[in-house]
Amino acid sequence: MADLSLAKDKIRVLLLEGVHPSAVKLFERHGYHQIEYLKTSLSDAELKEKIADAHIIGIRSRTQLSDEVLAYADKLIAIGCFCIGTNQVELDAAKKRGIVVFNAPFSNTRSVAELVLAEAIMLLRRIPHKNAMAHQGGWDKSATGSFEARGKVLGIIGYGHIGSQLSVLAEQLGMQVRYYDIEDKLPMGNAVPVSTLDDLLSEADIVTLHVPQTPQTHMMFGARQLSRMKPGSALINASRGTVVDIDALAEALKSERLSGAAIDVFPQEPKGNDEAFESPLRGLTQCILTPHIGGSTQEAQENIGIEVAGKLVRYSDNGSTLSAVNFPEVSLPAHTDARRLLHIHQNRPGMLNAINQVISESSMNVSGQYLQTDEAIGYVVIDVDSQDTQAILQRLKDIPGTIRARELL
Ligand SMILES: NC(=O)C1=CN([C@@H]2O[C@H](COP(=O)(O)OP(=O)(O)OC[C@H]3O[C@@H](n4cnc5c(N)ncnc54)[C@H](O)[C@@H]3O)[C@@H](O)[C@H]2O)C=CC1
Ligand SMILES: O=C(O)CCC(=O)C(=O)O
Repeated sequence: MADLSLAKDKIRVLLLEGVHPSAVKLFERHGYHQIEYLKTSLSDAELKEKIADAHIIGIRSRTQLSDEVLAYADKLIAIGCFCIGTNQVELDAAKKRGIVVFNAPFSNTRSVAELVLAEAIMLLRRIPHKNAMAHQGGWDKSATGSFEARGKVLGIIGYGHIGSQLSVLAEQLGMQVRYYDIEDKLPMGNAVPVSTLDDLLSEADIVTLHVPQTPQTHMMFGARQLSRMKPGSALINASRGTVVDIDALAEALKSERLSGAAIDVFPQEPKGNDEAFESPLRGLTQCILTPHIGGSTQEAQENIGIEVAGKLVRYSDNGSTLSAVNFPEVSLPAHTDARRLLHIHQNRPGMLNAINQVISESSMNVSGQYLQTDEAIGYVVIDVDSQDTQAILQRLKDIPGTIRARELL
């Protein structure tokens, strides 16, 4: 366990996968200048070496922060996922080590919804195939199998931020929206919830997936679900590559049961732009293949950079864990006239007593105390009026069950 009472100019920030420069600017504006910025993700070995020195790391969807990798992250206090999905991080392992994880839950929502709507229109008009033919010198000027979006049924699986945003856009185009979600969700506009996935599949002209990667969604869309789709309908997946059985989809496209597909995410994705992309879908011209760029627009990336870097800075400067995805949430006022001590511990009986015992035995006045717990950990923030906090911090660190204790400087 490496505990921290580091001055800001000693805090090292490692930013991977070409996160938007807006993140770098924000860190610098707040006095963080030890920033290593890399355009790509890293191999496991490189990641383990670099993460050992980092206090804060920023990643997108490629970097896998497993328990094994986090074991090297002795100094790490926070992880920023510059995206929506956080499945690439072992969240409980990070929590167990006292590492807070943040993401950007809706900065790229609109970008994904727009891409999916555009793909729905392209698929209804059979554009992928006509486009591929024209590139080969072919000329398929025929209306056969081409339809307007107006009046067609869009079936949305997962009616969260992206699904519901898409629902609004699709209705503006005159589509009829049906959705399936495991939770009760407020229907937007005239969208209609359906009670089973099969109901949705039997009605939809276009089916689109917007679920997170979870054990329940792993391969949730396979041969059986494909066989329940309307003949000639099309499938879009811009959620996660583990959700759809790609071999079964390739079969459904080859047999022409489906008229097309648009796939943005894959079970195996290249680590960088210089690695070859392999997939059974390659060469199937009725399938739009995109390299996981659903959220890759200038607007989304710039906003994500600002949002996630802002959360990391707030945590580092002030201790606030508001909107953390794996940690008890504490929103804290500024601590201009006080020293602030943070204590992260296993949630066992007697912890708060032990902390308060240490404080009460000191001569310090407490000007504020904040506590949040979940089933696994507790997070206590104590504002004190003393300049002499080092001995107290050491005693707090020594309390059995302490995961991390540090002072904000
Ligand atoms: N292709 C890309 O570049 C991007 C992909 N994504 C992916 O899209 C996913 C969805 O994003 P948001 O809409 O923001 O998430 P969200 O959390 O707002 O919505 C997800 C919805 O799926 C529902 N759901 C969960 N399990 C389900 C199941 N088994 N069956 C049906 N519904 C289920 C949830 O109840 C929730 O309503 C993200 O988790 C991420 O993996 C997000 C952004 C960009
Ligand atoms: O832009 C990225 O790197 C990943 C986008 C994504 O999949 C997400 O936001 O969950």
